[in-house]
Amino acid sequence: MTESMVNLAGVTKSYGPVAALAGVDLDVARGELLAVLGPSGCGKTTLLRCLAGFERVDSGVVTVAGQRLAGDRVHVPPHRRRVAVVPQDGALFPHLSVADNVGYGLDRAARRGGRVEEVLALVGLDGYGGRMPHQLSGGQQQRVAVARALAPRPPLVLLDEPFSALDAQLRAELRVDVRRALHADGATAVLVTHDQGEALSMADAVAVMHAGRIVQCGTPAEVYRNPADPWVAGFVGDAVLLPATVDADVAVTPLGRLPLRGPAAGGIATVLIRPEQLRLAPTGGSAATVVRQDFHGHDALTTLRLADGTVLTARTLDEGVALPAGAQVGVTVRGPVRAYAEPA
Ligand SMILES: Nc1ncnc2c1ncn2[C@@H]1O[C@H](COP(=O)(O)OP(=O)(O)OP(=O)(O)O)[C@@H](O)[C@H]1O
Repeated sequence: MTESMVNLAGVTKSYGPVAALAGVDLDVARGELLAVLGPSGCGKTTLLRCLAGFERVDSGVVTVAGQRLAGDRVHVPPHRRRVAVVPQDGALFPHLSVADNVGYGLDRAARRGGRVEEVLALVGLDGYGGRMPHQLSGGQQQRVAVARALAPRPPLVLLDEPFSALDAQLRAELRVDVRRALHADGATAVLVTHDQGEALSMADAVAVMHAGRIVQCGTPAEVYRNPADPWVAGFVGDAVLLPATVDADVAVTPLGRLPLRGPAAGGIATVLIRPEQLRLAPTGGSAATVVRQDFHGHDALTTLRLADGTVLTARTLDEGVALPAGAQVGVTVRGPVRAYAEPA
């Protein structure tokens, strides 16, 4: 069994009438990068602040590396938690060099032992120690912030939307490099983000948060392929949700009889199809009319209307064939679909 490094049990935190955390249970294994993913206002920042110690929890227990940090009248203050935070804007000390920023939390022995150079190399900034923060790009500053967080080998690193100020290409580059640096150093980390792509591509595990609760926690593939409910399905990716009737291991839908992924209760249900599961061909399958096609470079999203009026979106690789509005196509579904029983 994997060893738990971070554990939250029944954590609540309210601001007046607003329950920002409405009973959060969460486990992060040693060496794991967990992303907390959720829409604006769901409580991500509050969760992070409770882990860092900037907020007191109302109830529940926070344990990191076997030490109770919060709960049952315990509140270990932030500076005694050894929990490192990488903020959105890096927040480097402007008057200190890169090396001094990174070495800030280290004792003299660790500095002399080459830890500063080691973590700078991990984040791809070998040889940058003598620069001042203003001589770095935004992306490099964030790399330094990650190196500074890693330097004292804290039991937990918190990353608060660390790439939100960067442009798309830089963000993609930093995701890969920061993930690699965290893993190479064996760090346990919690990344807070509202960006689905960021969570799915970077994290070992994704905790999806909604209205102060963790509604699903699993690997990126589990959360994407097998979302706990239609809301999660729509939040972690594009979702085609269709009405259906479940009959044994088949869902009867406007796109015909589709095999189910996993067991589902019989009766009225909603089925989830990912847009990339839909295949378009000149003929065959269910007849549909093209409403619109949005070109995205490597792929295209095609909005379709079925004969019964159902509207759905297919994601297709760009094969150089544009489908004009009004074109007739046949739609088939590749692979099994997930069904959610309608609440009685
Ligand atoms: N200091 C505060 N005082 C009052 N209400 C607060 C305070 N901090 C957060 N809240 C409320 O608690 C809820 C959760 O806020 P939180 O900032 O944790 O969400 P979030 O998921 O981080 O959102 P975002 O992605 O927009 O930063 C929101 O309804 C917010 O308005």
